[in-house]
Amino acid sequence: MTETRRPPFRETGAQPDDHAEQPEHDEELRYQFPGDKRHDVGTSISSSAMVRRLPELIRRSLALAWHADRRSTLLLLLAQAASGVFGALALYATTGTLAALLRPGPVTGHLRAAAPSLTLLTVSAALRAALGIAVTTLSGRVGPRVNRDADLALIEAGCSAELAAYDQPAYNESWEAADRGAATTPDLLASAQDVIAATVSLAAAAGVLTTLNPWLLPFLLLGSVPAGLAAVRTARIHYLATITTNDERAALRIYRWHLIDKQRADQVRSDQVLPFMMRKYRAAEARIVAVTDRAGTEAARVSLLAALATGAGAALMWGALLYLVSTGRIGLAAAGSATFALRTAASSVQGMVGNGARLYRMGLYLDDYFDFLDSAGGHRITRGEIVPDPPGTIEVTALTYAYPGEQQEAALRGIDLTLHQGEVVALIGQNGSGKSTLLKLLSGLYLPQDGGGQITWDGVPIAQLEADALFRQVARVPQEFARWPLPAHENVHLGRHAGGDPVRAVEAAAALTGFDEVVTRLRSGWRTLLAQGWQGGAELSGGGWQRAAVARAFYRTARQPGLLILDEPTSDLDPRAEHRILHALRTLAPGRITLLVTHNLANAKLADRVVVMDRGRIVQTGTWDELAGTEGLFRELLDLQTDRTVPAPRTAP
Ligand SMILES: Nc1ncnc2c1ncn2[C@@H]1O[C@H](COP(=O)(O)OP(=O)(O)OP(=O)(O)O)[C@@H](O)[C@H]1O
Repeated sequence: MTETRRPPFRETGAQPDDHAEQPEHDEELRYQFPGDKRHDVGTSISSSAMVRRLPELIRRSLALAWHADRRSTLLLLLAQAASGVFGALALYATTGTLAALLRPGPVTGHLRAAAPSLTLLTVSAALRAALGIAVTTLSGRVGPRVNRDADLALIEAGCSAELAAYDQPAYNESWEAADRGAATTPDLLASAQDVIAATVSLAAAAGVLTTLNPWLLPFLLLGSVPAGLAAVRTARIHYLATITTNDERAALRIYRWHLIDKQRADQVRSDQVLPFMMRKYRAAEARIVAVTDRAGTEAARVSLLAALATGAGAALMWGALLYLVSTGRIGLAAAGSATFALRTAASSVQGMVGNGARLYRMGLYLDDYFDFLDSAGGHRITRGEIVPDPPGTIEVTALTYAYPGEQQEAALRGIDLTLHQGEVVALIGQNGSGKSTLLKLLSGLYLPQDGGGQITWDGVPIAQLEADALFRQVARVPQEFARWPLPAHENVHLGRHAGGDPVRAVEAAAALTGFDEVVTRLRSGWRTLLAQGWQGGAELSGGGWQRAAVARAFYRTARQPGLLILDEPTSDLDPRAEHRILHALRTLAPGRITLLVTHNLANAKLADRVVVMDRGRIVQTGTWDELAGTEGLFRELLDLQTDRTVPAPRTAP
């Protein structure tokens, strides 16, 4: 029987095969998180919700501004209030001026009578203009400071989340939303100010209208209701469009980053990946454009209806004014003033409603921001308060750890292991066998999951240790270490000083790894900026960076970290550098627990004990010699590493 084989994969965007039990299209970047709360928020946007929320949002915006720059915020509020007062005075002066000009009698007498009102009008207008400049200048001071504070608070909150949060799609999504919220804070303040200014101006206009004829007041509503409803409706349309395209916009950012980031720039070129990635980029962009176009059309339709309704309201208003004048219920001068007041009121209402809706919409993002700050996206590190000493014994019991996601099998399964101070333990295993995951758990970066066994440091469960104090006891060289865009010496000490002479301490750590030799070749020695592409910056070789990373961990041991963890610390090093580091590692071993992950099995010889892992389990433990002399995975891997016999070349035909 011949079997029709399906292609193993197909291009993104292709339709699923009808015969397939599961969709066969490639998976794409998606935040899958249950219960999309933002969609509910979007659909609950309404005029009454907006009116209820505005005072709270204005209070929050002013609180942010107050926190960022008290003096400027106070001056800003005073300038705005004074501007409103002068606006009201100008309106009253307009009424006085018109009344004086339109009364019967000779024109020269009119002008004389109008002079005080005209003077008040001119002075008020001039002061208002000056205050407008002050408001702009002060906003220019406060806005960026608010943004800076929001940014710093967000970074702090992000860094205080558990590492495991990064494995959760919902966390990444809430970070994106909070980031957007932080970016809106300066606009939020501007909108809050505009709402305040429009309210003050509206109050002035309403005051003038009341003194002229109270029957004119209801006409204010005619201009505002349709515009208000439309503004809320469009806020809802745009918010829903934004959250619908969250995934695509996140994907665009990630594609963009991969395409322009220096780390991959060589591969983007040599692998000629640009056209392929651009197709994906354009497909995601097209989906965003389609949604935003639809939203734009719908919003335009709503705005058009509102404009028609507002026009009809305006016609009604002017008709009513004509009626009041023609029936003698209001004088000509008062009608002229009412026209000014109504125009001022109409633009104030529009400003209030438009900015109110904008503020409300931004407030939704601000909620995301504050939610994130409150709980670091629901993952704030909250552990015990016990401050650990360097651990004498670390005990791992029945440890099982599964990363989130249905497709993953548990990374660790039933691990039992005891580590003693002074011991060097090598972890060996094939790719994906769980070595790095175990190291992250041992160093407290991940915590054991509920029902997933436990890790204790001298009998204390690791979750009960105070997080900062725990991390102070750990010096690590991770598999993928950071290449900080900082001067060489800062790349080693990272702002933590070991006491004594900091330069000597950095140099001592560097001497253990050979990083000192790398530094002597740099133009400005220890002060050289390790960031190629920036002025004066230098780039290190892969091995140069790895020596820096190991020096960083060794430097931390000068402050006595009780746990030294090295995850493939010599993978980029030449034999001389590797030898030097392994030698140093042994000299640093007394007084601490040292764990070394390596794929070079010869390196494991320096360990007191070798632990072999396979698919999340420990399958062998013993000294190097014991394991090398026993049938098993270690021996098999050792044989493969030493076997360099190759198949005989094909003979020429
Ligand atoms: N952050 C993560 N989220 C989800 N799965 C992960 C994550 N990190 C690792 N895994 C998965 O957990 C398993 C163990 O990975 P781990 O990195 O611990 O293996 P390893 O033994 O260190 O591998 P290698 O020798 O390749 O470095 C693998 O199946 C891997 O795909």
